Amino acid sequence: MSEDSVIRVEGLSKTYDSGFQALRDVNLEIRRGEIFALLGPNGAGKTTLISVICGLVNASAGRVLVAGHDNVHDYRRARELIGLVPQELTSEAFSTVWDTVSFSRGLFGRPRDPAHIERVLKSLSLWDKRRNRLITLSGGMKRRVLIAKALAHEPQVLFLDEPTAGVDVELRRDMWEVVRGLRERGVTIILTTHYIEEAEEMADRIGVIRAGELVLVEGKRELMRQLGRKELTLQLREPLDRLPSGLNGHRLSLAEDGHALIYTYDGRRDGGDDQAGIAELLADLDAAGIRFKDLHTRQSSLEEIFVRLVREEA
Ligand SMILES: Nc1ncnc2c1ncn2[C@@H]1O[C@H](COP(=O)(O)OP(=O)(O)OP(=O)(O)O)[C@@H](O)[C@H]1O
Repeated sequence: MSEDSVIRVEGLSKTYDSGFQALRDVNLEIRRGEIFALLGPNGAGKTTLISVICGLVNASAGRVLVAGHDNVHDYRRARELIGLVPQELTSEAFSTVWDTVSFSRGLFGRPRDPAHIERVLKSLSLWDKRRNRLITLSGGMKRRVLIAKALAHEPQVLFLDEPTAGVDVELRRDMWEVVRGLRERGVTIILTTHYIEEAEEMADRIGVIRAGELVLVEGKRELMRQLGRKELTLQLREPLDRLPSGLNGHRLSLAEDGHALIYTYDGRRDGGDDQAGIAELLADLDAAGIRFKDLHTRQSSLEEIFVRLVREEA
């Protein structure tokens, strides 16, 4: 296990009692201090994977090491290094924020430490609410309580299962701030999400899971650079009926009823800037007498990359 890795998943498979295989030979290493986003369509196996890592579901094959501790043979040690933020609060509606969070710490056999609970509540802007009963809190505050509970026993790694499922845009951005703040304080974060935007915004690395297989693990920037395509759009002065034959050698298409030309190029070429290709294209346009009034480029979003990836793998 390399020094900067905090979780190591080796050859993990899971077949449920129903006979359904939810994970197939998953290998993964999570680095200390990173935000890792696990992306995948519904039913891909995201929750199963984090449940196995957290020791809530038994693996059928393979093993998980948490800071070197096997999560089956050395369960207690492995489990206390992990905090898990589930999707919803289950019970405790009538407990106060303070009691709920303090109780979670006790569950891990950690000695009382009011100063730590205070720090956690303050870092999540819950301090003013500490005497409130959970039932009186807004949805956003309840999500913060879930995080506070998971941090009460001072874990090194925090798993967030769909942290922003079903919340409004404002609250989502708010949660992202909270998660970034945690990372700054040295907590390693693993989150599962349906929202590509969330991974694009937050993650250092991204894992894509599809039908129980981890089909890709890559740094976010790398992923976008390698798989991203760029598009150059030229707004034409005069519309065209069809592409002039002199331009056939370029990856061009007509758009906006002939008012725009779109040139697509590969993010990989020339470090992402296809200078030579663009220069040639502009020269050929000039030769064909095509004038344009505006041009702009855009890079494919992680969402486009993801959709393509899941489709290509299918
Ligand atoms: N206890 C179980 N018994 C049998 N099958 C299960 C069980 N739990 C999950 N599954 C199946 O395993 C597959 C993966 O489920 P999982 O919840 O891990 O997916 P997910 O990627 O988290 O999906 P979602 O994004 O919808 O939460 C699904 O097909 C699900 O129906």
